[in-house]
Amino acid sequence: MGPPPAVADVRRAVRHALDGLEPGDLVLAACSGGADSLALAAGLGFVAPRAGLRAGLLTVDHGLQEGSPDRAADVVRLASAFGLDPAEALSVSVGTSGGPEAAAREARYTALSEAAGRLGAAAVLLGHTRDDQAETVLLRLARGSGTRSLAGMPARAGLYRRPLLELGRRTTVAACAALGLSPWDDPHNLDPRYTRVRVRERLLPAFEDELGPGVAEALARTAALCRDDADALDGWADAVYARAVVSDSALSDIGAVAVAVPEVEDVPAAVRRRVLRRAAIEAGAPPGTLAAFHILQVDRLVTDWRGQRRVEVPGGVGAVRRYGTLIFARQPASPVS
Ligand SMILES: Nc1ncnc2c1ncn2[C@@H]1O[C@H](COP(=O)(O)OP(=O)(O)OP(=O)(O)O)[C@@H](O)[C@H]1O
Repeated sequence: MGPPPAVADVRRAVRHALDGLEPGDLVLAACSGGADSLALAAGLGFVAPRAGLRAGLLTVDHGLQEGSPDRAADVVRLASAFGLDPAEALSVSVGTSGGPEAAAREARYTALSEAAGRLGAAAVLLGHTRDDQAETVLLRLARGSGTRSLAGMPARAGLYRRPLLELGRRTTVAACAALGLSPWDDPHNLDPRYTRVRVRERLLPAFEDELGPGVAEALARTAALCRDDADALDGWADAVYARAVVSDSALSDIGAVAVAVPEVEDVPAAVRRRVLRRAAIEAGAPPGTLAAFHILQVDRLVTDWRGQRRVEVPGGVGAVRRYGTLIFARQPASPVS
């Protein structure tokens, strides 16, 4: 008799996510103790030795909740039951910048990346599911995002992989139950002060009630379609960027980027905005805070610049139109002759 269907689904997804790794490589599961990452860790423990890989586990103790060190210790203990070694609990101190959720996430990713580097890991697996993806897409839709952002979380990005992105949370819960595991219920996951909790607990169920089941799958499909579109447009924008950026040592010495307007004014808006976004980032605008509406404003300096010559974007970067050139710089740029 084979394993229960949910356990088989998780194992299959993990096996697929390990494609491309070399025999003997170390793979780490990032595990909070919740159902998603617990099912993931159990799946990795089963699959890795059969794929000739070494596997371990990392759990982060944010120190924000009572009993969190005990929970981290429990997760580490479970790791050995799954055959995961090394298994480490990482304690982090969480700042406050950008709000508690964002600060905890940043501290967590820093700690995971540092530990992965120290242990020589080839990949770190995260337990995001299709439901997380649907919540992300809905949140971003409500903010007016473009296709890249609506593409949601990627299945792979650098060191990180998300094997469960095509499985529903129901599957991870069922897999834990079938394996006799008791996942930890993060009290934050029910706290309606968090936007994501309201999306999960109120909005998505209301969508399903009104529009029928399958909304989470549909949103995840939209994300996948947007990813393909965004990849194609990014490739096009790379080629335009290479032509449009003016090389000028005086500008590059101060970290400024100049874009030749004639090279971008006649390309499709979706491509042009990508070029402008990249120029703003190269000049120092932080990608995470650079929103679609900032780029729309900058775009007006290309398409319709009468009246306005300067637009501010995050990171103290300004875009200034000077005749046929658009200059992105932290300081007000000096005129180009
Ligand atoms: N305390 C933790 N220790 C280790 N890994 C964690 C921890 N918390 C979350 N993770 C990893 O991150 C995944 C996503 O968790 P969660 O949805 O709570 O985080 P998030 O803040 O939404 O993450 P992201 O910033 O990646 O969207 C988990 O499945 C797990 O792999």
